[in-house]
Amino acid sequence: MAAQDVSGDKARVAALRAQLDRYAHAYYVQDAPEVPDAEYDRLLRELQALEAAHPDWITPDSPTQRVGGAALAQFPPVRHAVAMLSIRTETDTEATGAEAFDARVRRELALAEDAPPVEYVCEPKFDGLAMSLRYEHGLLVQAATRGDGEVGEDVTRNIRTIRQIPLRLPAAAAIPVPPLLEVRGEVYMRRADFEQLNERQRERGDKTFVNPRNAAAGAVRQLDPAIAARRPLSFFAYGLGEVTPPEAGGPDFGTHYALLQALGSWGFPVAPQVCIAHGATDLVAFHQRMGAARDGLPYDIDGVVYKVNSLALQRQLGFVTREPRWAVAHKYPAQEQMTRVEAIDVQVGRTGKLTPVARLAPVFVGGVTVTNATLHNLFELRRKDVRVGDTAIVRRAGDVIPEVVGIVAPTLPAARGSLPAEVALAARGGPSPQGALRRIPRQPYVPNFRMPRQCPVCGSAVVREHGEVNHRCTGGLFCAAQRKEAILHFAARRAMDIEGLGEKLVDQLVDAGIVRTLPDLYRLGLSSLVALDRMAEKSAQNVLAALEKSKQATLPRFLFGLGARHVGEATAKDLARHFGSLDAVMDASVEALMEVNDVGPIVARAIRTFFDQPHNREVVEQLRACGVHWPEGPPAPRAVLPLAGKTFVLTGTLPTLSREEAKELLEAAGAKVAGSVSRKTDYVVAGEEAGSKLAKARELGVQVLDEAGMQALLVPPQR
Ligand SMILES: NC(=O)c1ccc[n+]([C@@H]2O[C@H](COP(=O)([O-])OP(=O)(O)OC[C@H]3O[C@@H](n4cnc5c(N)ncnc54)[C@H](O)[C@@H]3O)[C@@H](O)[C@H]2O)c1
Ligand SMILES: [Zn+2]
Repeated sequence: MAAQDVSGDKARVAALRAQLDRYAHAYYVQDAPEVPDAEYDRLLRELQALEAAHPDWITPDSPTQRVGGAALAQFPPVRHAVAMLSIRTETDTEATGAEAFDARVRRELALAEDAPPVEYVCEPKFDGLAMSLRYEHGLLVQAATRGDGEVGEDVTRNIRTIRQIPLRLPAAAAIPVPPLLEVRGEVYMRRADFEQLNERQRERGDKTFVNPRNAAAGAVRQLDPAIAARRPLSFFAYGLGEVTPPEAGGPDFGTHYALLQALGSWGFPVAPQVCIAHGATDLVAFHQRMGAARDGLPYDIDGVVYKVNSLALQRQLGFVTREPRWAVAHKYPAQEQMTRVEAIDVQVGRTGKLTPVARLAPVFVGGVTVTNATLHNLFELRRKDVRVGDTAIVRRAGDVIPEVVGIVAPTLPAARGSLPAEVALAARGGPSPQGALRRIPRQPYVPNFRMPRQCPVCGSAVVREHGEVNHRCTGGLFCAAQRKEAILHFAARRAMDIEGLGEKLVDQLVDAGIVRTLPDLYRLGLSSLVALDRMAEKSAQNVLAALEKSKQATLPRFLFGLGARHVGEATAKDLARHFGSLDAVMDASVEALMEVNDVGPIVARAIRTFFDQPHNREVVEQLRACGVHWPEGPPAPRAVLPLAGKTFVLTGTLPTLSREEAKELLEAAGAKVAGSVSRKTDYVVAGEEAGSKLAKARELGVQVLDEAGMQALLVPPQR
């Protein structure tokens, strides 16, 4: 080997170790991975290969020799009586992974060629974090994380909040519970719970979690058990730690399978997929079966685990540094990968929500090739600081649409001889001491993405309501993206009640381009309906009859059917009663709308915006032209508010009411409350320590009231 190569390799080993240490710290200690597992595994394999070529370079602190990460000082340390190890990983997706393992086991057990197949137990490999639960005389006394395998963290208080973990084991079980029992298993978060948690975080504008494993690890290491309790966690048991030995009256299981069954009988959840396999062929079949089931499972698995079933054979096989020889994890394609963000577009959903979507360089993730991933909303995009040209981490798990969960922060130095990183380093003042990794500081956020003001599909105005994170298209009646939803809503039983116009028919009509907007429904002819797939003449006639019948509508049903945001059945009724006619509703100002029962500023503005869209109004006109009609009436008589048209100014401290309460009372009585006194002011309400406003009122001759005087005015005039 040339001297140069050796020194280059040595430098690469050092660089890899530094990088892996940093990633492991972020992953195990901070519960905030910087890169996808696939990337970590790739670098680890590179290091393993280099160390295999130069065994004398291996140090005990190399990432290849260690398990997990350091324990956090915030939790009391727990020394494991039986170390918590890792599992050797096979990444081959073909049969080779299982065959290599089986061959190794047979070789190490020195089995003859014609010896019968080895018996294994197959289990899913849950993607959560390992937990050791210690029971003394049937009571849970301690729960500990794996930590570095030797010393973990005492997280008992948090683990007690997990409902699936028994706090007390049955006293009279068929297999008696040994006086000392350590159960090992995986704490994880179900996908639905994870999605819900992230949805909640998103709505609040809080940081979301990268994946369920991460959310679970974060919850377990919460310092506040109350917060941990709100993060729904689950548990699967898969093994034992320290146990009362058979000599001292403890159980003698014989096989791993029997052990799992005992755990199940004591009340621990055990994976329902667990099964016994004979030889490599069975292992391959299990791998395939679980692979096919993977997307449909309610939780993430990143592979399967094969374990030699006989505990005597397990003892014979023993351990290498960080993993047992009798078990192997056989992985599936990763659910997170890195790829480049080529562009950021906007998609309009069925209900009008605008979603920023990252267009990606094609990447194989979660078993499929992904080219688009959601960024959810503008605020999440900004929080994750995703920009065109970035390397993004994309996650695709189960049926959930692929999403960008974060970006990979640029680090230095990237790889041996990678010029751009070195150039960047030089530009910032040369390499850091010891060649340690440093982050390239990002330019402050320059919004290179903006939400469009007009819907990219229909051109209607885009709005975001106060307190909302989502932007929406307001052209609900016209927008092609919202067509199906608009028609279904219009036809719904509580709206126009058009029987027979269900999801399937709407799909057909819209997909064939026969119906684009609501009025097209009333232009349908028998021939176009009958031409549709699986549409008999009789049912076509029924649909036409239902459409004809729906023309005789009521104003509340029609208003509700238009599907303006926030206009539910009750609001539609209130609007109809208050205004009497559709035109009066369509032309009402925000203020006028707010006079309607239960209509606040957000609802009023949404209605106003909806009818401000020329396309929406056109659709309404066309519907009327098609013969849709309803009885109209005069507007309801306005309730006489005692202070309608009067302007008040509040000053000083009132004896019983706060400023805010007084304002509310006055407004409810129809008054306006202004901030400063002018000639237009009708009354000034003055309390203790009233200052310049009171003086101004006196100067202008405005009537001044105390709180009692104001209260008297709130009572409606007697008739
Ligand atoms: N993204 C990153 O930056 C980063 C950093 C470090 C590690 N990692 C990832 O962590 C993993 C390696 O960590 P590891 O050493 O914890 O190994 P591992 O998670 O791959 O395997 C060992 C663990 O598997 C779990 N397990 C799940 N189901 C099991 C079952 N049925 N039987 C027994 N054990 C079961 C246990 O918790 C056990 O501790 C890799 O996937 C790696 O990519 C990622
Ligand atoms: Zn639109």
